[in-house]
Order: sequence, then structure tokens, then C-alpha cells
Amino acid sequence: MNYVVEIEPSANTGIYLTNDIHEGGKSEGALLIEEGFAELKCKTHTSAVFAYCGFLVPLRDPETGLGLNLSYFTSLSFDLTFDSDVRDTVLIYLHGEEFRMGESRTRIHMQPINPMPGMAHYHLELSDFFIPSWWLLYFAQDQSDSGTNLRNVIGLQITTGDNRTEKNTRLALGNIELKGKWIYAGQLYFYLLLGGLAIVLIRGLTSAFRYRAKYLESRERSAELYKLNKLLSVERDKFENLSKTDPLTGCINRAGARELLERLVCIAPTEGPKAALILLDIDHFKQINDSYGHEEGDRVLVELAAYLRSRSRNEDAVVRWGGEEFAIICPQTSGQQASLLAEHLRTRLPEVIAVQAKGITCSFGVAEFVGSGVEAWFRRADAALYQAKAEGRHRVVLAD
Ligand SMILES: Nc1nc2c(ncn2[C@@H]2O[C@H](COP(=O)(O)OP(=O)(O)OP(=O)(O)O)[C@@H](O)[C@H]2O)c(=O)[nH]1
Repeated sequence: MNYVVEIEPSANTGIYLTNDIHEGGKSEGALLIEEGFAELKCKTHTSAVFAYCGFLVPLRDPETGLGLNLSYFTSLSFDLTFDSDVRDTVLIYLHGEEFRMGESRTRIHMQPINPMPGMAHYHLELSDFFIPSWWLLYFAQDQSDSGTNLRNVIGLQITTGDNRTEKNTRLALGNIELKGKWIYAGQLYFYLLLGGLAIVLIRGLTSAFRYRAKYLESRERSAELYKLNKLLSVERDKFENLSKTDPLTGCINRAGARELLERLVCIAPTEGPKAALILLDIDHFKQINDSYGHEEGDRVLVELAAYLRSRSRNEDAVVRWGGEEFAIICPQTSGQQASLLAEHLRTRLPEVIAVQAKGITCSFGVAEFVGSGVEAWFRRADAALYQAKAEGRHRVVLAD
């Protein structure tokens, strides 16, 4: 992007005449300033000093009041009319004010042009300005002091040139234009680099946020899945338990009992009896159903189951074996001990309210596990029960 400073000669521009009088010369000049141009008529006289006349255009930054920083400027252009008795150059100077070793001085930058007679537009690259050899000779302090410095340019000077004969010259200066860049290439690259880094950073952050959001989403989903699995496993356990529970009485059913018995007989041998099995069957239950109805029969079953559970030990398992038949699995119990428990249950049966009124009795078959498998164990208990029924019911029979 270009930045332009335009100067139109006028009374306000502050253009003034310079000539060699100050250095001891004799050249004469007359300056006329009109709106839009400044005219200089000059008669140069040879003398001991370099003879010249010229314009000096002050350059000031209106905001700071200092000279112009032309470091970022690229060109100087102006309209100039040239008339002279002789062929001559015109010298263009830029005066840079600077401080060195605590002292103020003016660094001169210069570029000659070779004007054609009459009016022409001149365009000069600022990079073509150089420090004249006379300035280096008289003012430069060392080698490092020979470069240009356009950071604080306080004046533009346009003077008659190198032809040292006596001459009459007319110079008319029109519009002056200084063109520059808002930022110079180095800065532009720096800002571009900065912009690039910012884009990379923003992209990185955006990706990081996106990945974090995904991570959080997947974590949330995992948590949901975990909860669902837990729920399913609870439901599965519930169904598994249900499949091993009798829905009417809440006792373990035959499937559950079978699993329990298998586990029991597999336990490593312990001292003393391993287990005993009590089978009990309600006597003439069919008649209960027939007399009081099936629902009342169910109530008897439910209350009897509760009675059996309340009278057996914690480690015993009460099983609804099927229909009106129950089993009690008693770990680490001998046949004798189980018979006593069965006897106890038989005699206390009237405690069951639903049973008492109907004069219900039960028959019991008891068998201790003797080490020849669950089926054989069960058959022995069943045979004892059959015997109890056959011998008149309402009794306990212990298998051999
Ligand atoms: N209310 C009810 N009755 C059942 C249930 N399961 C089986 N029963 C009944 O139990 C009775 C069993 O009758 P039987 O096998 O003849 O035996 P019993 O009448 O008890 O005679 P004994 O066992 O020889 O003393 C049948 O009438 C079945 O309908 C049940 O869940 N509820």
C-alpha cells in the first residue's frame, strides 16, 4: 500500500533561496513564489567557493514537527523547468538531521539530474541517493559513518549544477511528490510470518478443542455404556435368580437346588457329615385343593414355605421341589440331626395358621449324603419319604 506526501509550492510551503553567499561566494539569486510553483533566477559567479543558487524546501512531519522519516519511501518526483545559457546538471539534495556523539549535524544525500531545456517531470529513486564525497571528506568520522540515513529528513534542496562557468539559469519548481510504503518489506515479511504463526496457532488450538470435545463425548459415551452394562448385568442376575426361584413361595426351585447340591458335593471333604437332605410332602393335599379351592391351597403352600424357612438354620436352603413337595438341604449335617429337625418341623406344623384349621400334616424322608452322587442321594431321600407315606403319613423316615 502506497503512502504519498505531496508538496505544492506556495507562500505557506516556506521555500527559500540558498546560494554560495554564505560560504563566501558571489552568486546572485531571486526567488519568486506563486501559487503552484516557485521560480528561481540565478546568476552564478565564479569564486573561491563552489558557485550555486537553489531552492530549499523544508520537510516536516505535521504531527511530530520533526523531519520526515523517508526510510520507507521509495521515490521523489517533481516538475521542473530548466533554462540556462549553458548545459548544466541540476543537483538534488536531501538533508538528514541526526545526532552523533551528542551533537546535531546534517547528513547530505545527493543525486544529480541532467535536465533538458524546458519543463519536464523527474522521477528519482530514493535508493539512488548517495553521500557526496565532499561530505565524507569533511564530516564523516569513520568508515561506518558513510551510509545514508533518511530517518529524519528536514529539507529538499534543488540547486544549479556542476558547470562552473558564469551562467544565467532559471529554475521553476512545480509539484513535489514523495511516495512510500506503509510498511517496508522486512516488516511485511515479519507481519506475514506472525500472521502465519497465528493461523497455525489458531488451527492447533481449534484441533485441540475439537479433539478434547471428541474425547469428552467418547468418555461420556463410555460412562453411559458402562452404566447400561451394569444395568444389564443387574437385570441378567435378576433373571438368573428368577429362573432359580419359585414365584409362588420365593423358595429356591428345583433348578436352583440342583446347582446347590452339585456345588455342595464337590466341596473338598471335611471332617464329619457333609450334608443331609430332608424331603417333605403335604399329606392329601389334593383334598385341600378340592375342599377349599386352589387359591386357598396356594396360601397353604406360601405359609408352609415361610414356616420352613423360619425354622431352619441360616445355612440351610429351603427348596420347593415341585407341587406340594419341599426339600431342605442342610450342609454339614448328619442324617440323625436332620431327622431331629424334620421331627421338630412335623410336630410344630400346627403353628402355621392356614395349616392348623385344616388339620394338615406332612410326611418327611431324610437321607445323609454318603458319597455316591446327587441322584443316588436324592433317590434315597425320596424312598424314605415314600416309606413315610406308605407307613401312614405324618411321620419322619431316615434312610439307611
Ligand atoms: N394349590 C396348589 N395345588 C397344587 C400346586 N401344585 C400341585 N398341587 C396339587 O397338589 C396335589 C397333589 O396331589 P397328589 O399328588 O395326589 O398327592 P396328595 O393329594 O398330596 O396325596 P399324598 O401325597 O399321597 O398324600 C394335586 O391336586 C395338585 O393339583 C400348586 O402350586 N398350588
